Amino acid sequence: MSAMAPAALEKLTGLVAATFTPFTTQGEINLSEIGPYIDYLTEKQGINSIFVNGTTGESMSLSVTERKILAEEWCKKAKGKMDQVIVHVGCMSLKDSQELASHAAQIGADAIAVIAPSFFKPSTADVLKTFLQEVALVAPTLPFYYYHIPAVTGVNVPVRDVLEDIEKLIPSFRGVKFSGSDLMDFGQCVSYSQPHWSVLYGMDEQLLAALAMGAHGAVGSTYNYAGCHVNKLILAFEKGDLVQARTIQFKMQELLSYATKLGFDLGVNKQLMNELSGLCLGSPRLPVMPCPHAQALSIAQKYHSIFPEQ
Ligand SMILES: CC(=O)N[C@@H]([C@@H](O)[C@H](O)[C@H](O)CO)[C@@H](O)CC(=O)C(=O)O
Repeated sequence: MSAMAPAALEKLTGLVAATFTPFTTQGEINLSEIGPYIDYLTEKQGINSIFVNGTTGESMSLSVTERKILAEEWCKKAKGKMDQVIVHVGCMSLKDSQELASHAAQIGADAIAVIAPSFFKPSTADVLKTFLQEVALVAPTLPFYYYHIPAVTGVNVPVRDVLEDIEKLIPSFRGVKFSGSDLMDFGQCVSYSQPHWSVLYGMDEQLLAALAMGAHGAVGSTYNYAGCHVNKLILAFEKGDLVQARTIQFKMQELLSYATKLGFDLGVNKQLMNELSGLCLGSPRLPVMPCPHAQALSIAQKYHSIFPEQ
């Protein structure tokens, strides 16, 4: 390994919560909720790693300055409490992504992740890899993850093609956050992955299928409030208790299908988190609309009926 290689962190495994960004009632970022949020995740949900400023964190609706302030606060408050803080630094502009990547290195983030730019979309795996490389180059000591979420970005380059020889371009490459439904592509990523990579799954409703395919862990929004249950799903899977693992996965599916029928989007998800956690994370920022209280309450009631034990 070169002198610039990332420090040997524990391989990222298990559940990672994709955090919501706390806002005040005036719509400004609210740093005072970050400490209690981290305590809630570790103490009530058994979550020890977080993915900040991602989709759930409304990164694309935040300014670069806000993203830096948030990333710094997440890292500061997670110190000594969380295993890893992965800061998503992807932007439409390469320059902004580079600025955030180099900032993440300065503030002691454990890793960075980059989504494909989606206004001007990379047309091939090679173009996408070049974009990712240019970002990774400014933070060569940080483990680097590619963040694939085709339903949001519209960039559907097979991830397996992105992985081909990627360490020649990005020596700090450490894995993928795969938030897509194509389990064949996902399986091929796992099959090609190197022992020091983490291939993480990001569609919470079908995690069990991804575990069967060899997922090393998962990143998702629902682990903010259902991590304690999904941790049991993973444990059951690891023990070979597929009946128990399926029971929990089916409960998560029942919850999400109920929520979807009521119109589940990021605004609803955030309000559900407020209801279930007691934290004050506020409403989302436009263009995501706030959720009517009754809607989130109904989903929270469904959650409690599905998971009466908590
Ligand atoms: C489109 C979307 O928001 N997907 C979520 C899922 O956790 C999703 O909320 C869940 O599977 C329910 O549909 C994550 O993949 C997003 C994520 O990890 C992130 O916020 O970066």
